[in-house]
Amino acid sequence: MIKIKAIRNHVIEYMGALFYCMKLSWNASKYYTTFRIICGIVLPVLGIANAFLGKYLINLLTGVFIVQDKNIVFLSLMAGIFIIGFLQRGGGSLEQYMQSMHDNILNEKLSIMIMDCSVKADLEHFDNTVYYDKLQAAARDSFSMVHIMWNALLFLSASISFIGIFAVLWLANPFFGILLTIAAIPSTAMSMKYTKSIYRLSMEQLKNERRKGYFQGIALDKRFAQDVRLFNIGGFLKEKHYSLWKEVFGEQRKVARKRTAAAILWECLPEIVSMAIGISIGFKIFNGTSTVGDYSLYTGLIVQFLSSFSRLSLSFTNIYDNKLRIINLKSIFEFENHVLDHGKLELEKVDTIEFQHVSFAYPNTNKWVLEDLSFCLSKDEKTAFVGINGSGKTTLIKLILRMYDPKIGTIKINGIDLKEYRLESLRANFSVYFQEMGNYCLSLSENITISDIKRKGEGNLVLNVLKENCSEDILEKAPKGLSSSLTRIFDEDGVELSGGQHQKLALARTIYRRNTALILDEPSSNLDPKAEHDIFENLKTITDGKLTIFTSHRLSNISLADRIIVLEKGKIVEDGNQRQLLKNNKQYAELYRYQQEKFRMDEEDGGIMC
Ligand SMILES: Nc1ncnc2c1ncn2[C@@H]1O[C@H](COP(=O)(O)OP(=O)(O)OP(=O)(O)O)[C@@H](O)[C@H]1O
Repeated sequence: MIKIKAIRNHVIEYMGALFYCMKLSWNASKYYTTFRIICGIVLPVLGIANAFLGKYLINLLTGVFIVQDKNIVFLSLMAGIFIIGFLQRGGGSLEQYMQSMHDNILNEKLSIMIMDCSVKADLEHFDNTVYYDKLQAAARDSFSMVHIMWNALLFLSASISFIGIFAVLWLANPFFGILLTIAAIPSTAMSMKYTKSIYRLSMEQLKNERRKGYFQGIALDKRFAQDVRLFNIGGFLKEKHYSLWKEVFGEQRKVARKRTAAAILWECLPEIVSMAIGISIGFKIFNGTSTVGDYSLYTGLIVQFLSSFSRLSLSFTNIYDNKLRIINLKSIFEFENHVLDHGKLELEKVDTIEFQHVSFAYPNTNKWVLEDLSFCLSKDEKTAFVGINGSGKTTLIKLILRMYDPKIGTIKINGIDLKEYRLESLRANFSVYFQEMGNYCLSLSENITISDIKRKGEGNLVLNVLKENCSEDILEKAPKGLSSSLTRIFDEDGVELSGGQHQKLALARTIYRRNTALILDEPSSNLDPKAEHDIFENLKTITDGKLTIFTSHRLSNISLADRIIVLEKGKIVEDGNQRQLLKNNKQYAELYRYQQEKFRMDEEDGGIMC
């Protein structure tokens, strides 16, 4: 009973996968799908017809087939064989062309689907290794998955030729088809079993494969090139890569060896049966109960039968294999997003942000990163969040942008729960700079306008942003001005920037958005003192009348803030302006004094300002 249920589930899964792929294929191209289905039906029928024409031709030539006008019949048979041969070859080439075009289109469709799934997934999924592995597997498998369409058609055509040949063989001797089928079953079952275990193994090995890729990536990645040389870790990386490969390869070799041994053993069975059939027809010819044409027809059909059976089993196994890949692909769409976009309101501008008893722990962790935070920020204020590393400043910003939702409490914008706003509309109201923000291998201009791609970024607008942000030096070495590519990864004339210039470019991108709320998370960590001073002076104007939040470990910049909130282990420990907090003589004053002291010591040592 349990077995029947399991088989039923397998069939349902199998058919579901087949249907899903056919739907994908149909959506990608109705034209190519239809053509390939027609080819799949017509080509095998032509093969059977050819075998019959061959039989009559041989019987005609050996005088068994007696007709009135031998010449005409001979020429007609030859013409028939020629036409079928031409159709088979022409159709085959055309099918190959259609297949390559169709596969290409299908592959692009899958890539776009996976990209779409990835960009819509909650940020928390990227911390989840199960999700990440599945996403990587789906991306890796997308090319091989397009072959399911080919396999589905192969399955169709192989079934038709299998049934046709089986019927013809049955007419000759009912045992022929049955014996051949029985002989071919063990190798098919063996092939299916190993395909399944190879796929399972590849899924298990995915983590190691990713790690292997990671170590190779470090050796090849420009960003690590300097570290690799400085720390002389080339050998270390190669060793890591090799030992992971050895482990993966060893497991794969074990399965491949077993599969090959089983294949050698079982694949000789059909050969034995076809030889026995050949011998029995041969004796019939000697007895005069069969003709040479029959021998040609049956031996030809046996070859076609075995080939159609192996194509049938191959396509079946491949669909089975792809079924697991498709289930994996479908599963990445099934990961539940927790940051739901059910809001209906449009956010026009940000006047206030209010935290009401907000607590937060990252998914799958049991430690509060923010605990019972309550405060209200208004557009007339510039607020600095201050605290030592890991105190929760960046996390707090991520909650405002709904990268995550609080576990407890509510965040309100303009007095309304964040969740009431459409997610896109909410995020579109913030100009944000995150400390880990990278730049893109695009033109300098695109690196700035990408933050607001709907707005047309005319050259002057972008130049003004660079000017405002004191970042015109970025253009000094750019041979094609704003159109120059950033980095030389794709363009030999590309511009390479210093760490500080990268930060300035990312800041210019933030400023380009011109929103009513501005969030700057450690905006000056890589800037030289002059650039930092100039940028913060400009920020005073840019942030005027805007709700502004920033974090900075350099307390000299805090003078920009009207209000300072000090976080310690995710809790608010101080809240006030600089004067009040210094007077309080608690955590902020301690941090401030520490930096002042350091600054004085550097000055006394003749060092540079920190
Ligand atoms: N994706 C994550 N998953 C789990 N824990 C995280 C994640 N991101 C950050 N944390 C943890 O949350 C805490 C707060 O991190 P957060 O980045 O908000 O601190 P921060 O105050 O901005 O620090 P810094 O000054 O170093 O930038 C840290 O203990 C960090 O380890």
